[in-house]
Amino acid sequence: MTVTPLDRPKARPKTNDWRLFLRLVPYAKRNQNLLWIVLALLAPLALAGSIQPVLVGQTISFIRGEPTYFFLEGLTLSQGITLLVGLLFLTMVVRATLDGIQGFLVQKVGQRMTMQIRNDLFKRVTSLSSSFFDRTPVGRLITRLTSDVDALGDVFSTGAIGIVSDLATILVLILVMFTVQWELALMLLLMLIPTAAIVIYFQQQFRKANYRAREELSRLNSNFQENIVGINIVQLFRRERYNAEAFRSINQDYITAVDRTIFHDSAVSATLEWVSLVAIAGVLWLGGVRVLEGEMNFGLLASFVLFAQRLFDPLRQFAEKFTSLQSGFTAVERISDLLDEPIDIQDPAGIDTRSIEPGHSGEIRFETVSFGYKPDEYVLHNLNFTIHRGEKVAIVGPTGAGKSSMIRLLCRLYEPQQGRILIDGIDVRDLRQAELRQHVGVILQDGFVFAGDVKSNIALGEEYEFERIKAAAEQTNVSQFIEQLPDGYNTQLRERGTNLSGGQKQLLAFARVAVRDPKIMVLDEATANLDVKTEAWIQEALDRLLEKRTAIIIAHRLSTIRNVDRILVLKRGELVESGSHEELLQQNGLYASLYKLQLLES
Ligand SMILES: Nc1ncnc2c1ncn2[C@@H]1O[C@H](COP(=O)(O)OP(=O)(O)OP(=O)(O)O)[C@@H](O)[C@H]1O
Repeated sequence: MTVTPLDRPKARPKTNDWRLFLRLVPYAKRNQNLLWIVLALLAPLALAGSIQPVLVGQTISFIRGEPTYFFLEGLTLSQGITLLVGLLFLTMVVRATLDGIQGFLVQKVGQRMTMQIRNDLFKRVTSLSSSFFDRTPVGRLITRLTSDVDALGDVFSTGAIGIVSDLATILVLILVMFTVQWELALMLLLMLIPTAAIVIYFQQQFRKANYRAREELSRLNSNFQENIVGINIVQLFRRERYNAEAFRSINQDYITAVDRTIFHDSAVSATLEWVSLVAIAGVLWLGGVRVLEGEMNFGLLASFVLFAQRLFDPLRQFAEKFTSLQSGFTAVERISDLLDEPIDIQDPAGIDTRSIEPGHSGEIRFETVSFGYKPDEYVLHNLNFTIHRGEKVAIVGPTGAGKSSMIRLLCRLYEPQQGRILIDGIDVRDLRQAELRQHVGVILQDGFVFAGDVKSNIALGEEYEFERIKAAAEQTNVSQFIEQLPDGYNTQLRERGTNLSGGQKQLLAFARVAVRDPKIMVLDEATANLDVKTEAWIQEALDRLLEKRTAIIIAHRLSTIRNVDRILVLKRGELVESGSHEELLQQNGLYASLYKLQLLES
């Protein structure tokens, strides 16, 4: 089995954290105006915060008659205290105001960036090839588009900028401290370094645990999603208890993983709490000695007690933001996996692009085509045939013979490992996918319906006039059915078309293809869900619709394909017979035996 990044459940990749954050640079650039304002506010904020301990220290010194700054000289006690308290109040107002503005802007940038990332992810995911979806559970993708992106949003709203601001605060505090008293400043700095190292260690441990927890969350979502989609089978086969047990076990794994993250998170907070107490004790001890020696005054000591508290405060806040920052790293990592997922099936580069000429239409040629969903397990072997312009060809064969796989190759949902497929002499790989799919109209056995009204389900995003949509429905004999719906073409359909029957969904698919007027039409068991009368009714419309087009019809009921020009018989991925109904009956091979069996049944 090929292991894709999204399958990787255990080992955390060794991507460098900062390299990961480079992924965000383009998004940051798009919001750079707001970000600049946020950054510009950092310095005044940090400065206002660092001045406060100095002002408190000066107040104490002033009261005690110790030496103070020049601007306090010659003032009376009440004048000096009023001035100092006034200044303190000013710094508080500045801090509170700037803090509020910064917080608001940071949230705003965070929300914008997450929105842009979510949009890009959606675009990427919908461009990935069918084989990616074969191997990726939907729940995993949903987790990435929702909770991973949200975790990333939290980084911006609570974490990232806050951490830059914490670092700025620490830096300014250190500078101010050194200008006031270098010895105590040096002691605090020496305590800060090992503490930071411990925080970083726990951070890394947390990160590993968090990656694991998010993988478990993906598993949980996948399991839940599978149960909801398959709810009918779950209930009909009484699998509720069995599935609940499986869910319980995954849920338990998830909680165990989350517990591990909580442990590392708490370890950081506890360490910092402890270190900050030790720091204050250290200041009191060294500062106390200096005061006793008469080398320092009380005002300075008071300033440093506050400095010690303030210095570890940003680190403690860092620890609080730590959880969201680390989840953010994990989220960027998981989102990057998805953004880096290669798009297997791409449009040709500009100069290689070719176009099907208008008017000229509909020849299909398979040249030595071999294909397997997994590289070494072929489901189609060396297919060679040509379907001429305007020809109607049926493909028959036992279940699992590879009929639908041929269609998927023709539409380039997958690519063959060997050989090539040509439409009007052009390799499908040289056509833009949009053009290819405009020329090839496919009707599948189960028509998928989106939430929305009937007409938008026929137009599917194209801007067709209502008259054209109506004409397409009439052309395919499905207008009667639509007009019987409560609101006709405006009837709201629910997600996955739960308020329509299987056959009714299929009817919509006919109109959906007819409105696009494709040169080639492919019907893959398209009428299998219809009753005999409706089928005959649709068949009549189809005969008209297919008149000037090339058509490939896959059908198990051989009675429905008697009028085709040619029948290709597929067996275990190989083309074993080819000819008209009569010719194949004469050959007395696989087709003849299938036909006789069905005759016997009816
Ligand atoms: N997405 C997939 N991934 C892996 N194997 C697949 C996938 N789809 C189909 N197969 C395998 O490819 C083979 C051919 O499948 P295909 O759907 O083309 O058969 P078919 O002739 O259309 O069958 P049916 O008549 O039942 O619709 C089968 O053996 C099937 O197990």
